[in-house]
Amino acid sequence: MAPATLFPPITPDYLLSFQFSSWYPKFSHISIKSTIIRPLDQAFRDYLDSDGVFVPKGSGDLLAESSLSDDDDDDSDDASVGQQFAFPELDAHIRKAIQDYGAVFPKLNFSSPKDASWVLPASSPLKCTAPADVYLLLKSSDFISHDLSPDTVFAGCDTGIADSPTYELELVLRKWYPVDRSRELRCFVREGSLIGICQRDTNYYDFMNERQTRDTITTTVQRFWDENIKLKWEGEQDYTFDLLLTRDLSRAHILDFNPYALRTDPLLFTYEDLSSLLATSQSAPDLRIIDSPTHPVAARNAPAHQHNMVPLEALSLSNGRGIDEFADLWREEIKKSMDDESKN
Ligand SMILES: Nc1ncnc2c1ncn2[C@@H]1O[C@H](COP(=O)(O)OP(=O)(O)OP(=O)(O)O)[C@@H](O)[C@H]1O
Repeated sequence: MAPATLFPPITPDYLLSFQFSSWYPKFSHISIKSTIIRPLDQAFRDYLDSDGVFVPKGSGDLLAESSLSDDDDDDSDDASVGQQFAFPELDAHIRKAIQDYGAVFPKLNFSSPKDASWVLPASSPLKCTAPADVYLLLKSSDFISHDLSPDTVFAGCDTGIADSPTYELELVLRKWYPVDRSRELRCFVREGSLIGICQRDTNYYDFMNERQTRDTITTTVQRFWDENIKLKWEGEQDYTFDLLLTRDLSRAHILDFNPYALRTDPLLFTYEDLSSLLATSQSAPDLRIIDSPTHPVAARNAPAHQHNMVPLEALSLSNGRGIDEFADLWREEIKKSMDDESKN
């Protein structure tokens, strides 16, 4: 048999099979409860595309703790203000999801604003309890800009994107959980075989390095994939998926699917490693765990995304402050600009 190429052919249809609304309906029973809002108005895209970080009128309090109420907001006359955005319908959808789930974790078709997790308190990353929190995260994130246009979504496709399928932006609101990152895994499937599993977080965890834990993880993931994913995944047989294991490591929930493509971080593997694993066709998937606190990846990445990705625009405000103090200031600045606008 000819050796597999590093990547399968990447086409627009292939990429679209990984957008949230493509896979979630089939796997919702073994994933996190989520609401998909689609279609979205062009104005919402314009808002995300617009410069600066501000929240739409009427979207409520940042972290539900500022003194600015929706009523105060609505009293203002926006005619004199330059570009104003207000999404009362979308706000209502978001409030409903927050009511149903307690709090939400936002995403677009593919990407979450995880690079902006610093704007909300570190104790509950990406936890939104008001529409304004959702908007603030999306506006403070660089990662989500990938999802805004078909040009970036389909960039790097092997086939031309001239006749690519319609791409429609979606907002996904997932029930927020205090996810224990030590139990998150990324798994790799190539040509219909589960070939690799690795820790998703890049910190060292003692318990993950016990022999028995490692065996349990491999067995659980293999069984979970066999029983719940292998025959149900209808797209091409090259994909990656992210799992969150239960506390006792005996079961799992699906967090996400991603393309088997350069844009998906292979974390503790390289795509060359994965190709070699496929070529040697082992009976069990290879499991990679950070095996020491001085592992080069653990040392390089601590803490991953959490508190080290601040946009330049925000950096000018930071002036050497601690990140929590700085995030408070950032929210305060945005609130102030909302106050100023409502006075205009
Ligand atoms: N419902 C949730 N509640 C709280 N935290 C979550 C939730 N879903 C995901 N997370 C956390 O956010 C991180 C990023 O989530 P997710 O995989 O959905 O984002 P992504 O942008 O698709 O990431 P990647 O680009 O690495 O695939 C996860 O690793 C997890 O720690």
